[in-house]
Amino acid sequence: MDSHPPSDSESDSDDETTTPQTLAFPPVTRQHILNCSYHSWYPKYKPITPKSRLIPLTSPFLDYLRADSIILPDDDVDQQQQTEWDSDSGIFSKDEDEASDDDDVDILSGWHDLHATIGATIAELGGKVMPKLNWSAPKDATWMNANTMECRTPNEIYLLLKSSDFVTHDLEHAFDDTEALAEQRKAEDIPFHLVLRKSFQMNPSMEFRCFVRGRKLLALCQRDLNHFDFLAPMQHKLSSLIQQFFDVRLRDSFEDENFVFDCYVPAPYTRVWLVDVNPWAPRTDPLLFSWMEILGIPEPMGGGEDEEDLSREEVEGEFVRLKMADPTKDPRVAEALRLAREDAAKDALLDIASLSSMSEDDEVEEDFSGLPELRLVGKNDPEAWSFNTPKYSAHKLPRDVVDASQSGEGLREFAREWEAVLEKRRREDVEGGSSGEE
Ligand SMILES: Nc1ncnc2c1ncn2[C@@H]1O[C@H](COP(=O)(O)OP(=O)(O)OP(=O)(O)O)[C@@H](O)[C@H]1O
Ligand SMILES: [Mg+2]
Repeated sequence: MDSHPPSDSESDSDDETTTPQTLAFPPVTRQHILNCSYHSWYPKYKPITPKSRLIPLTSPFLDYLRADSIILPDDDVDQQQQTEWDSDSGIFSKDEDEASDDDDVDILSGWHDLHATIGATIAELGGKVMPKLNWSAPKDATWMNANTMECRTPNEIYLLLKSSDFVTHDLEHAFDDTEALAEQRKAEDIPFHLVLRKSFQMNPSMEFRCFVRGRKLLALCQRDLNHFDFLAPMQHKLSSLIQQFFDVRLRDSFEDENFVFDCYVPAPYTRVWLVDVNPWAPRTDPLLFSWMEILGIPEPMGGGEDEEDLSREEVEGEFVRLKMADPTKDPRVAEALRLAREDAAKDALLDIASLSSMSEDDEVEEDFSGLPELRLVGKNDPEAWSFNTPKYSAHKLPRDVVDASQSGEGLREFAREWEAVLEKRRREDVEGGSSGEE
């Protein structure tokens, strides 16, 4: 779930001096929020979702996640790292007393089995996973983990989850802003799950957020806020592909009429994966749109029976085939893709400029009328100026802590260091508060 602070576009919409209207959302129900939880939709959409595992969470683990302190359980690997690293005189040096304090406490009390299951699941998924809770991934806490959400050990997962405000939102505020009565908003009834997704190299330019109202795909946009030259010539083909995917896979089967889904189009751009489902609510970031704009989009035409039957014929195996010409059949595109693939390091920034030479004839042959708008980041859009800078600047931290997080010196030591910073801040807050200073 998007638990970020309101996006700029939302704040703009709230500003009554510039935008006099109010956001006309239908009431957000508790059930809608639950329907968007990974554990609710994943079983149904498993064949079209990247490989994931759901681990039900127990109260002792949830208590651990909710606790302020960031103490990580000991494990053999970390113990080894600690021993190796203690021989240096780095910033994580700790004295004997400190060590024995931590080691006396059984952090895993009540969730030894869960810890083991998490470790085994990481191994089952190939050793690298992307974690999230029911709605949110810890995207705001990646500085804790060498700037990635990819985790190889349970401790890396705990550190990310415990450091993320987005995850805290799942734990404490999932039903905020719903029409549920106060007593129905309690988190106790939520079947919390840890979602572990097998990590794979995703090309950020091919991730899209799609807005569905009244079971119609209204509009879609890039998820990554960088400009990619090669997307514009593919724009219609992509929205047609995603429209077909939606018609066949989601339109009639998702519980609610209104929702926002995220999808991924892997090369060679003939199929679509479902990545996430988000609530039709202000808490979901509309990215390149504003909610005001989306709520104002008129009902699109189409979506009749014939169209549905046609689309269903296109289902092949576990994904939807592109009905139109495969862009990779164009030798120039194929060559660009081959070159791009040769250098895996370039994957995330595929500069397949020759895609822009995709034949104009394709555009003429195919009828793209009636497709929803796929909005892209333009070359000169302000969004594109933040190329490669951290997105969640609110979470910027002292330099030494960030360096420590990336040093690979051992997570438990890093957690201790971070704990010390938090403690210092708490003390300063108390002192500042008692002296009446800001
Ligand atoms: N299996 C995977 N392998 C690699 N990266 C992944 C995988 N699944 C998701 N990601 C990356 O993680 C990002 C965040 O995932 P996800 O959309 O589930 O988080 P979220 O918290 O729901 O985000 P939002 O708040 O925008 O809805 C995705 O945009 C994608 O870049
Ligand atoms: Mg989401």
